[in-house]
Parts: sequence; C-alpha cells; structure tokens
Amino acid sequence: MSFASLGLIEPLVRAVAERGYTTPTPIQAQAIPAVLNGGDLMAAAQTGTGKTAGFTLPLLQRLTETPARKKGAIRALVLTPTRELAAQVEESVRLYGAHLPIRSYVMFGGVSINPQIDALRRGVDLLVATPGRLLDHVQQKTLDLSNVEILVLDEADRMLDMGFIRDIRKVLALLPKQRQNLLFSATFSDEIKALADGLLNKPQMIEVARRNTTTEMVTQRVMQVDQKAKRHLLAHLIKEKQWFQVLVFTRTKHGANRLAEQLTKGGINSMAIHGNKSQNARTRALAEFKSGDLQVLVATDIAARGLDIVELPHVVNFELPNVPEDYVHRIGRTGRAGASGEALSLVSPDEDKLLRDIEKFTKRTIERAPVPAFDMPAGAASETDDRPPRQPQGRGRGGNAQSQPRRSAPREGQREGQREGQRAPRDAQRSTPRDAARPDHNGQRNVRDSDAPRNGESRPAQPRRHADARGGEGRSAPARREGQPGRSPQRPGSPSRSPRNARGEANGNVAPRQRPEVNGNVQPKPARDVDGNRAEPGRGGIKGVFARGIRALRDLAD
Ligand SMILES: Nc1ncnc2c1ncn2[C@@H]1O[C@H](COP(=O)(O)OP(=O)(O)OP(=O)(O)O)[C@@H](O)[C@H]1O
Repeated sequence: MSFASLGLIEPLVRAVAERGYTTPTPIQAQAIPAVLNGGDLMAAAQTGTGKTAGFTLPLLQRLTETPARKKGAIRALVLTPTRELAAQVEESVRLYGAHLPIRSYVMFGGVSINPQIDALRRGVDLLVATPGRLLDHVQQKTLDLSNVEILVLDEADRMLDMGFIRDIRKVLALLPKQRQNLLFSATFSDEIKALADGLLNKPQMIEVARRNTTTEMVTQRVMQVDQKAKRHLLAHLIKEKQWFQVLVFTRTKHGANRLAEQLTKGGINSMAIHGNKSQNARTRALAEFKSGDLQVLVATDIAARGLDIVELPHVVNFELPNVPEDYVHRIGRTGRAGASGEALSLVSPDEDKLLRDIEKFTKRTIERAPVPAFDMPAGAASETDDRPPRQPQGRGRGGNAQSQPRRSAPREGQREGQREGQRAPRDAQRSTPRDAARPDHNGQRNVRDSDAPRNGESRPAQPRRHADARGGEGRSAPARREGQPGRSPQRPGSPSRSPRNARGEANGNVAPRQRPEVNGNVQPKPARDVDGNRAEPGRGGIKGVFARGIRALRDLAD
C-alpha cells in the first residue's frame, strides 16, 4: 500500500517520501481515509506507530482542499498536554506540509506571549497549542477560535482527564459547533472513551491493536529492589552495560532533580526535565538528549507522552507511575517506528500493588529479572528516604481498570477524586483555590507534572540562576551502546554520531544509528543557553500571586 493510494495529494506524498516513509503504518492506513471523509474520529494505536502523521497528513489535505471561511483565521487547532509535544507536532506539520501553503504555528506557556500575539495577527491556518496559553490568549482577546473547522486532541485521554478537562471544555465552548473532531492516543480507558463519545458527533472508532497494550517492540523487565538501593543499581547498570542514552522516569520533580544530581556526581552525564524547570532548561535538556550528547535524562511524566526520541534504546522506571496508562506511554518512548527497545522498572516492595495494576491493565506479566551484584556504599542503606508520601493504594483504577476513576492526582484547584461532572459544591471549589493543592513533604504540590495550565503560565521565564543538575561545561561524549564498538561513555571529544548515520529527524532528533525507512536532514544543534533551573513561572512573588488571582477568578466565572 502507498500513501498515494490512501487518497493523499501529491505535495503530501512527496513530503512523506522526503521523510523516507515508503509505506503507511496500519494506523495511518486506516486513519487517513477516515479523516479525509470529514467525520469525527477516535483512534487508538500503540505508541510510536505514526499517529501524528495519521492525523496531520489528512488534516493538511482538508485545509488545502476546502476554502477558508475567513482570511487569516485559525482553521485547525491541535491541542497537546505538554509544550515539548506541541513543538514536536508542529514541527511534523511543517515537514509534512512543506509543499503546501499552510501557515502553522506553535504556542505554549513559559515563553513570552508577545511574539505569539504578533504571529496570530499575521494569520495562522493551523495552530498547535497547550490549553493554558491558549486560554490566556482568549482572555487577552488576542485569539479568535470561531472559525476552527478541525479540532485534534493528541494524547486525547490525557486531555480529557481531570488535569485538563475544565480547560478543554472552555476551549470547546469557543469553537463552532459544526467541526470535525479527531481524538488520538495509545490509551483510552472505558471511562474516558465514554466521555469522549459524548463530545463527538457519531465518531468512527479505529483501534489498530488492542487498546492499552504495550508494543511488542519493547522488552519489558522488572528488577525488585529496595528503594534506597535503586540509584546504586541504576548507576551500576548504566556503567556496567554501557547504556548511552537512558530516559529515567521518577515520580516527582524533586526526585528527578536529586537523581540527576546523584548520577552526575557519580560520573554519569545526567540532566533533569520537569515542570519546575524554565522552558529554556527544558528545551536544552531535551535537545541534548535527543542529539545523543546527554547520557541520561531524568524526567517526570512530563516526558511520558508523545515525545519521539529516535531509536531511544533504554527507558527506566526508577519509580512506577501511579496510573497504569502512564506506564504504557513511558515505555513507549522506546521501541518506536519499528525499532526495538528495552524498558526496565525498578520496583520496591511498596510498589507491588502498582506493578500488579500495570500488569492487569496491559494484560501481560512482566518478566522479573535477577538483580545483578552491585556496590552499595557503606551507610547507603540507612540514608533517609525522603520520597514523597505514596498515594493511597486501592483507590482508583486499581484492579478494576474498566470502571473506576482515574487515579491521577488532582490538578490545582481540583479535589482529589473529583471529576468533571462530579464537581464539588461551588463553595467547596472556592475554598479550594488552584494553588492550594496539598504540598507533599518535599514542598511539591501533589499534582501530576504536565503542562496542565498553571497559574502565571503565560509569564515569560524569569530565571532564578542556580546550578543546573549537571553542572555545566565539560560534558562528556555519549556513552557507548551495548555492544557498539568505539563509542566510550567517558571518552571526551568522541563524535556524538558517526557520519554513516548522521541524519536529522523531525523535532530536532538526530539519530545516532540507522533507522528503517525514516530519513531527513541533519538539524543544527540548538544553541546552548546559560539558563539554569528556576522556580515555576508565576508561582513566586507578587506577580505570581496576581496571576493566580486572575486564574482563580476565571475559574469562578466558569
Ligand atoms: N509511515 C512511516 N514509515 C516510517 N516511519 C514512520 C512512518 N510514520 C511515522 N514514522 C516515524 O515513526 C515515529 C513515531 O511516530 P509518532 O511520533 O507519530 O508516533 P505516535 O504513534 O504518535 O506515538 P505516541 O503514542 O508515543 O505519541 C516518528 O519518528 C515518525 O517519523
């Protein structure tokens, strides 16, 4: 089957050929004709199977084939849960739409709003955005959504869960009733599916593989180990097996920072990425990781969904996620586009229940691998465990993934367990302002880390300078992949990729290895900035208080 046979126009067929795609993936083969037909669609396919092109290609075609109702108006809106994913999707739009006169633009918080206002004034056909910044523009009357013909919710189940649903409903209210709605994700719980059904108009359902399953391309293993031993085991594995590109997930921002610091101290080149970092720091960390310059990226679930890191070989769950869906998405950062990958979960005894939930949800038993012998420094076992308190077990989806509410932590301003349609009484909502979410004992808010809009998100970054987790200069070259000769982890100055396989990917990826059927030009390496970590924008200081106030008032008015 060819892309042309799906009914795609020549400029799109040419663009995918330039990307090195020869054959549509199964989700593309089904979704492209369905979207071209014009109806609503809910599409589920495993991680890394090309869903982005599955909606982007026909979307671009529909915009090309139908005349705009109003000149300069936004005709298509794609919403994503994180800024990085928004940037990645818009980059794909630009690549696939390279031969079409469609103007696309990406818009998210954490950066200055003024260039966005200018771009919107100049006219945008296809806008990719995170909901928070979108609503900031709506509030400032710098955005008109009344001509949107097509809405896409990427990572749709996440967009419809309690972290985002209030904002999504606000956005939906601003769109014309007559429009095409497209929902894509690798996971849809029955509950979210039912909610989505209600928002869509006679949707077509496409399920390529069984919903909520993990891809066979990822080898999954569990090592059962005490919490305090995890970082020593992880360092041992990275060094011993010479893992050179490892995405490590922690449950908290604090935990991500700490682990990145500890690994760095131990000589493993690491950075952290999470929602408390400045956008500059986030962008830099991800770019260095994608390019292969950074050995370990320690991330919260902010990096769990959608991010396409070409041929990423290793994902490690340093802690299991609270929600089984997040496990599917986390490990789906590896084993993409036909490549294979490895996912290792370090599971302490108190995480057994989470592990069982994941196995129930994905309907597979994960192999228990023997823990290799590794060094524990004297005294390590008695280190204080300053992990945040565990979410109570037995609540939420648990063993009954089909019928119980999602176990995600509440968003600021939402009560735990409260879902859309089950709102607390108005008074209770008032007495629980967004920023009153219960902090954990590390001073972190007990919310999932994502770009669910936060107070003051629109504020430009105001970096508070202090050392980045990794230190700064003197970065070592990427470590050697297991069995890959000649690329030593600690050898400074060794090339980060060989000329044989140097190539660029959409979204700034540069694949250090060859990859089937995907091709492109080498992207310039993003310039390094000197920005360090900073407090979350708008959270501190009088400006933050002001922004929170406005946000709380907007909520009350909703
Ligand atoms: N037809 C194709 N042939 C070869 N490679 C493809 C094809 N379509 C997409 N790809 C590549 O597959 C990779 C994964 O695609 P994409 O990011 O769209 O996956 P996804 O299904 O959206 O994953 P996730 O659920 O994690 O968001 C990308 O690097 C993309 O360039």
